[in-house]
Amino acid sequence: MGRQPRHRGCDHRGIGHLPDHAALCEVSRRLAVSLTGAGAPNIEKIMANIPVTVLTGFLGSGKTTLLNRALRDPQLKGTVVIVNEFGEIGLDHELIEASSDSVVLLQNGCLCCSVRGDLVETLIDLHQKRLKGEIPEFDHVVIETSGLAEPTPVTEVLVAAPGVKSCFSLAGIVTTVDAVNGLATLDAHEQSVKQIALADRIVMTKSDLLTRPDELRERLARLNPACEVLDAREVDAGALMRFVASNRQEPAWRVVAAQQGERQVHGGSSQGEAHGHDARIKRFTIVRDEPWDLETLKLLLEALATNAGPALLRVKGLIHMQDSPERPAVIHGAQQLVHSLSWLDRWPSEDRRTRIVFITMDQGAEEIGELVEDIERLSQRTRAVRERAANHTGAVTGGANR
Ligand SMILES: Nc1nc2c(ncn2[C@@H]2O[C@H](COP(=O)(O)OP(=O)(O)OP(=O)(O)O)[C@@H](O)[C@H]2O)c(=O)[nH]1
Repeated sequence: MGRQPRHRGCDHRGIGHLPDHAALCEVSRRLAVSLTGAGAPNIEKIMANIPVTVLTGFLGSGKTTLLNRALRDPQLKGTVVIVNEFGEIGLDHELIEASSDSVVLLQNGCLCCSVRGDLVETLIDLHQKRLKGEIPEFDHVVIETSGLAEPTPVTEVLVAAPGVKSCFSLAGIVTTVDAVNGLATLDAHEQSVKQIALADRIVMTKSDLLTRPDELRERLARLNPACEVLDAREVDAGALMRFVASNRQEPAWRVVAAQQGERQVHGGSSQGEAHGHDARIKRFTIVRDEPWDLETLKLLLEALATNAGPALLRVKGLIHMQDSPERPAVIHGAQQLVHSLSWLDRWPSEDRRTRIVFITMDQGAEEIGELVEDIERLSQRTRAVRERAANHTGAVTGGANR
């Protein structure tokens, strides 16, 4: 079969050279005109290929932090964020600093497996709503994957899924890697190796906490020799999110996508191999309606610091505090790091419950649930003792003053 000539407006690389693809595009363009009765500007909108940046990196490696920095750049005002979380409930959509109508949460599973169909639907839905003017105009999408996602199935959706590949194009993959946990993560979690190997840009975070991450840098260079490793402190986050990978040699994901295209042409699966996550990985959430006092939070942070290590893959939480009802406290931890407490300026949504998400290796919900209950009981008892002591002191001083 002869190679088909390229035509303007479609990039055939990596998806196989289907003989009638150019003709199909022309038919679809005409169909769009007849369906919408639209003039030239709308046709441009219909035929536009919206660039998509995939932001990946292991659990807690700093994806949301980098994205928030990028979203402050006015150049990203037309960006829609699709965020996927592996946690039992999602918190990232609350922590991403963008208006709620430009953030879509895909939860209850991982983009690379159980919610991959949701990603296809979400992208198609966004495109249709954009055409109908039902959502604000956007010209760029960032997909923040869950920390446990393998990037390949996500890139396959973008380059091969019908209804997606004609409207969106993969601009590039940005991978964050945590300087402190990075080496241990690469040793223990295969997804992390794939996230690095497929990256167009690697951003090393938390090097402010580790002065010489030389060994990690060497490892990254071996896994992805063509990719520059940037320091999160120095990077222009906005420009990074908008870059297009074609400005360097053949990106690794394009090679993988090309193989995927070959498989399609030869009658193979269009969705890649299904895979599951390590069965030892558990996820669960602690939810509380009643606000906590400082004592409880302090005890929790101490317990997390004591238990920090490879089994604590991720903890993150929004905490409703008695002393600060309008400003929730935010806790973060990943493996051996428990980060300092921070505070949001306001509640990001109507939901003001305390929610703490755990992702662990082998540690069950019951164990951690009991630990949190013990902490709550201990803090209640401490409070009661303090109140009794204060009343007693008050009574003694009152008596002495009489
Ligand atoms: N010191 C330091 N902390 C960082 C840096 N980047 C991120 N963090 C902290 O790391 C914690 C986790 O950061 P996130 O941005 O939520 O990580 P994530 O990759 O989005 O996490 P998941 O989506 O849960 O996988 C937060 O407490 C951040 O403040 C950094 O460069 N230096």
